[in-house]
Amino acid sequence: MNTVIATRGLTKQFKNHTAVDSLDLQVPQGVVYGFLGPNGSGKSTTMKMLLGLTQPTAGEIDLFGQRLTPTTRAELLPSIGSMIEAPPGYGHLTGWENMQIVRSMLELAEPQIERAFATVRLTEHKHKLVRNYSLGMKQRLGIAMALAREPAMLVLDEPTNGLDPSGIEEIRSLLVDLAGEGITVMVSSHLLDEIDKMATVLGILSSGKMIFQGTRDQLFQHSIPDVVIETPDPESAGRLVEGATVVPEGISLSGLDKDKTAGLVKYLVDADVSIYQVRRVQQSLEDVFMDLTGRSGLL
Ligand SMILES: Nc1ncnc2c1ncn2[C@@H]1O[C@H](COP(=O)(O)OP(=O)(O)OP(=O)(O)O)[C@@H](O)[C@H]1O
Repeated sequence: MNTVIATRGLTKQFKNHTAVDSLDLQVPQGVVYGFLGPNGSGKSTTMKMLLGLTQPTAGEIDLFGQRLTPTTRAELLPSIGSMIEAPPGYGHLTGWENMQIVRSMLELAEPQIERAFATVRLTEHKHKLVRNYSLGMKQRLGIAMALAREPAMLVLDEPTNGLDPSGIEEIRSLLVDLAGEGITVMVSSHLLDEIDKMATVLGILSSGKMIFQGTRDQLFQHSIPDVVIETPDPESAGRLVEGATVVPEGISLSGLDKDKTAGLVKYLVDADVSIYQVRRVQQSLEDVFMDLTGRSGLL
């Protein structure tokens, strides 16, 4: 699979604060890449560097296999459509009038505009004033503006922010469809749930550092499912085992590998604790994140 965005040691320093810290991003072609991290973790700053809107303090950016430099930017950046921060668009103009501004700035043809409206399912609302659009429609207009030039890649900063569940679902299915057509979509969010349902590849930022990058399955491989030991007297078993959580059917422990589990079972049997059953509990993605971030509940 080709890599559309590759960075090495990408860093942005604001005075003595490192907002983005030695990032090695790998965004494969034709996927939805979910760029996840809490507010302030450096997602917007990273995206701005990828789009040439902010100069990196250090590091390199390759777009479509070519180094982004002052010389190559005019050639590379038109292949990326973007929406960073609030959706664009003048409220006192209609969607169509807003798109005409984009059309003339980028010297696009009218059919490209019509296709972009159709893709985001705004054709029937294109003659409404943007100030009368719902937030979801404004976001979709922003995506249409980014799509009008028919880019190979879309970079969208929190496009589902503030939307209700049906608005989120609309954007989600739109982005998944676009990736199905071969457009690479990099989308940021601070909400795990929103990203999980649309992204094939995840990049997770915490305090400017990438703490995980890969597929959902690879993320699950990072986790060790909790062990539940069923016993008739959970309270007594809980007192014997440091770090155990007492649950109705027994005790539960996190992060125990096979050997530690075997050792614990032996210890409990030697201590005359009756064991009815030992089982692993499938973790949710939320639990895996908690493990990854040291249970600090970052997301
Ligand atoms: N122009 C700037 N000058 C100084 N500090 C900045 C500037 N832009 C961003 N920062 C700081 O860099 C850090 C990362 O901010 P950034 O906006 O990239 O995070 P984010 O993950 O996109 O969060 P959010 O979702 O809240 O936008 C924050 O601590 C922010 O305060």
